[in-house]
Amino acid sequence: MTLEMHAQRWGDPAAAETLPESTRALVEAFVGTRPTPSATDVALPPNGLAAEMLDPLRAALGADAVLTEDGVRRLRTRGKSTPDLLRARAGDLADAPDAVVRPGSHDDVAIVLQWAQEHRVAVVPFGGGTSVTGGLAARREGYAGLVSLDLLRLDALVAVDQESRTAVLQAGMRGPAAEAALAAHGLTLGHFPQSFEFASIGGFAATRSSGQASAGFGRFDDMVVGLRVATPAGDLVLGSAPANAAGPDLRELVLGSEGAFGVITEVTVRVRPVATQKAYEAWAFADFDAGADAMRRVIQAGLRPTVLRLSDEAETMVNLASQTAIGGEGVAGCLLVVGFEGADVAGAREAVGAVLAGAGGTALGAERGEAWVAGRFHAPYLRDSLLDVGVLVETLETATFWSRRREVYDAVRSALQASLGEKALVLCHISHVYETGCSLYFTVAAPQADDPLAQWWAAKRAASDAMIDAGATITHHHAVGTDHLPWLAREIGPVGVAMLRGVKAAVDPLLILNPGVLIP
Ligand SMILES: Cc1cc2nc3c(=O)[nH]c(=O)nc-3n(C[C@H](O)[C@H](O)[C@H](O)COP(=O)(O)OP(=O)(O)OC[C@H]3O[C@@H](n4cnc5c(N)ncnc54)[C@H](O)[C@@H]3O)c2cc1C
Repeated sequence: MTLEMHAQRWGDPAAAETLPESTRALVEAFVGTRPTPSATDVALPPNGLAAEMLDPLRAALGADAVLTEDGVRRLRTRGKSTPDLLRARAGDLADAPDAVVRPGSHDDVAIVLQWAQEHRVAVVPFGGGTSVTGGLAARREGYAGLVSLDLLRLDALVAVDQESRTAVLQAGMRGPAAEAALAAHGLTLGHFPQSFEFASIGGFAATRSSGQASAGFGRFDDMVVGLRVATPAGDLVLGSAPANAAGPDLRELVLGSEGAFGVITEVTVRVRPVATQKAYEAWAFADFDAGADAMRRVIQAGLRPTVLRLSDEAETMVNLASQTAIGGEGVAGCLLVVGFEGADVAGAREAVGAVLAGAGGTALGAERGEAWVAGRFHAPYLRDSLLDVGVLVETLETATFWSRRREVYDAVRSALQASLGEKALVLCHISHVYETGCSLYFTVAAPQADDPLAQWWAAKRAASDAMIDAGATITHHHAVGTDHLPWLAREIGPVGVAMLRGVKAAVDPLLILNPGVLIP
């Protein structure tokens, strides 16, 4: 059975924790704390869809596949951004779907889309529910109702082609289930975003996700070979060859389409043999510029360590302070974690190490690299513990070219600090690198104001304006959702907007899919 996340927090409800004492002391020193409990026993808005309207769906999919119980609707309300959590904690469930529909096949999905067109019902595809950009909070005005199209029953490994190194995965498979099924064939996908434990294969494709091992394995969109999609206008099956010149690559229109163009039901992915060797290590650099320059040199030398993750001075300070080794080893500056997986880890370490040392890095050994691996899925639980004590924590991200990295970093950092005030901690890391540039991923922690939502939106607006003004992207891997929509038109221009609207009109003429998400 699929593990359900806590309705008001991240992750496994059994793993919810209070703020660890060591972290509490640190937070007291920098930000301050005060109890901010969540609302309990919150009633949902009534289901607005008449029972007769759902009868045809029950008849076609089975009664178990159409659910209107409050408990299920609550778990399909919005995603897991900090604003989503703040609303859930405050008892605001206004975006709850009227019903949750669980198709068991591609054909079931097609039936739901036809039904939704006939009855003018908005449909929100739901993968793992880990969206951080409001991608699951579609607009419902103008519709007879809104259903969450929950893909959790589409959870099978459909086929493996060992010779071509591809596998076909159903869209609702969560990260761990997909890795376990592939491991039984000696294979791995190698996509490990921080949301890995709950996010789904279809969600990765629909948002163009990028995982922690992107330096070596690439982004999720790089791994996609083929797609099966149910659209309101009919089926779309793409990817009949590893590459082709048959016009523009329509797979690119589906990747990142956030449920607005169709429902992805199967994804064919590139896979690779499970690594026989793994090693993680850390390096220190004098400052963020020196560390970023070293990463650039590694990647431009054609080297591909599996993980490359550089924290700026502030994030390095917080990471080290939260471990037992506070200042113990005299590490100043910035911490770089490097991971290697494959058949010749020793050779890769030597080659990458030579570049890092040549760029002024100091090798720190394995301990901190391994500590990062051990704790890499833990931070989202800590966010909840911090929200419990009145600390606003949220992340945002962008990407730019190497030559503009410093300018974009300074602009976004200053915008966040100015908006959130002097007591706010603004941290940054680089963990996705390309020959031409990199992403910048910011985390903020600030004392919660009386209206933390308004406080965050003001900071988010300032940071987003700074990104676009500096010529960077509004998102490197979190996607557009509803939250980034105001900036998308500035990034892609009026012709880009017209192209998106044209595709939408072709595949979803009655605009039932995810209204208000992605399309300006
Ligand atoms: C704590 C945390 C850490 C995160 N870390 C990362 C990270 O390291 N890297 C990263 O890239 N992202 C990260 N994210 C963001 C999020 O996990 C990704 O966007 C992920 O790809 C979403 O997958 P999902 O299955 O949860 O999709 P959902 O949240 O269910 O949906 C996301 C969007 O895609 C649509 N959608 C979902 N499934 C389908 C489908 N089958 N067909 C069509 N549309 C669909 C939805 O309607 C929605 O608009 C993180 C989020 C959280 C909360």
